[in-house]
Amino acid sequence: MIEVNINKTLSTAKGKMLLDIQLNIEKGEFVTLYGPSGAGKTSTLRILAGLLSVDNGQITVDQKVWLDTEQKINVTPQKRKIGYVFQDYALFPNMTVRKNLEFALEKDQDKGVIEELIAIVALEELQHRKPETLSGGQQQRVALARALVRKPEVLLLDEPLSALDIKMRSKLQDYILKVHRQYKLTTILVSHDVGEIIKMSDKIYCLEDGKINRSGDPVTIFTNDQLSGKFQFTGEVIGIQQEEVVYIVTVIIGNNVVKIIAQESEITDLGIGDKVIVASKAFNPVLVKIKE
Ligand SMILES: Nc1ncnc2c1ncn2[C@@H]1O[C@H](COP(=O)(O)OP(=O)(O)OP(=O)(O)O)[C@@H](O)[C@H]1O
Repeated sequence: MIEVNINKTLSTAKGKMLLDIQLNIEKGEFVTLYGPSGAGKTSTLRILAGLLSVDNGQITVDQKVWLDTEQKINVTPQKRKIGYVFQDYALFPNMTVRKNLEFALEKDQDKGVIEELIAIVALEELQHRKPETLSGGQQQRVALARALVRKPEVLLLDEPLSALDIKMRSKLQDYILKVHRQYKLTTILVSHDVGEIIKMSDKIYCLEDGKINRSGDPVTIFTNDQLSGKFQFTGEVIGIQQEEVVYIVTVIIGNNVVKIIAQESEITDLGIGDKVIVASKAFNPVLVKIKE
């Protein structure tokens, strides 16, 4: 269980903004911080990692106190069991993939973990290459592996996939979910991508102006609807066409284009470019508009 209750005055372009965040995250949960640019998402991750100070507050992880301004406790970033992945991979350019991972080892730490991570994120073929010779997705796999070398309990992911194309993104999402489950991590992701959030997270916290204004299950938050179904995909509407009494809605889901038959009532507030969830329980898929 991660319990966070922190305050920090931030300086924004519009003046001072109080970051005032309370989180209660279960062990093993995958949560996402979502919200407009400047809402305080990255600052929250940096405070958790011990890279940014607070005005006052507490952070407790599995009953271990990482931060308590009243008791003057502030565990150093190195001693917090955290792995951090940034948008811009931040790998050492002069070291091979393997050396980048080895560099993250703690003194006297068993090197076996390197082999294990190389296998998990499929870097065997790439391990002797330098980062500049790798694609963005490959580099981010290295950054993910590197964040796990010290066996963290908490994984912080700050828009790690936003520079990648859709195919790479989906692959990396699968790797992230794999390590999250395999290492029983508690993972906190910052993301703007609704499809990614719905695919990955158990819970979403929506931040605005430094405060959490809503939290809950991502599908309910984005659709105001409690959808359950045999399958759920998120996609974007690229066409709506009337065919006698029904409408054919064309939706792009990843790299696939699907056509869904909809009633007039389903398409009244739907337009080209809208994000939707396509869900199905039995035979007829339903379309639900996502409210970003
Ligand atoms: N160390 C700091 N001291 C004071 N203010 C800061 C500090 N770091 C960031 N800020 C300000 O806090 C505000 C929130 O920044 P933050 O990076 O946390 O937002 P964000 O929600 O992650 O945005 P984005 O989605 O654009 O990354 C910004 O206006 C930023 O300038």
